[in-house]
Amino acid sequence: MTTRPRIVLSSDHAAIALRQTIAAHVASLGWEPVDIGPMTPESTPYPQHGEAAARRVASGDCQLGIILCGTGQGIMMAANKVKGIRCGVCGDAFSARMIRQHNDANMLSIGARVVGEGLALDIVTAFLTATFEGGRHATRVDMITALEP
Ligand SMILES: O=C[C@H](O)[C@H](O)[C@H](O)COP(=O)(O)O
Repeated sequence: MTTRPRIVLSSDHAAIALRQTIAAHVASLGWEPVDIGPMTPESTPYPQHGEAAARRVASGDCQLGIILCGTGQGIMMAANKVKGIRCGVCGDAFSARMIRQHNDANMLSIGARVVGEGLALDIVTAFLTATFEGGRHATRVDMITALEP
């Protein structure tokens, strides 16, 4: 039996439906989605969900993470406060590929009020099929890590 790599998903209330669609998409790409909610539509603050997802990645429980809020911005800011997290907001597939190839991003953030479903799935595919190139980019990523308190 092969073990699929695990990817955590979370969002605030603005992105529940898109998050669930993305969870099914990542499964179709061979990943095990770990959807930590929320599952109900009540208003809920994005920082707690960004932090919860980021801790799953930082601990090694999940290899990567995808988080969403209305713009993708607030939940990204929260996730990036967790040591070891490199999360970028992406509204296009090129950026999603590049944050893996050049920045070794371990989390992707998407704005559910910014991009439609088709583009969001393209962004996710680009993120999950790219790999870190290392080399000169590793030196720069190490410099990011050195900034952590
Ligand atoms: O960066 C923050 C996100 O876009 C939130 O999803 C947004 O601020 C939530 O707004 P509201 O409470 O009006 O749904």
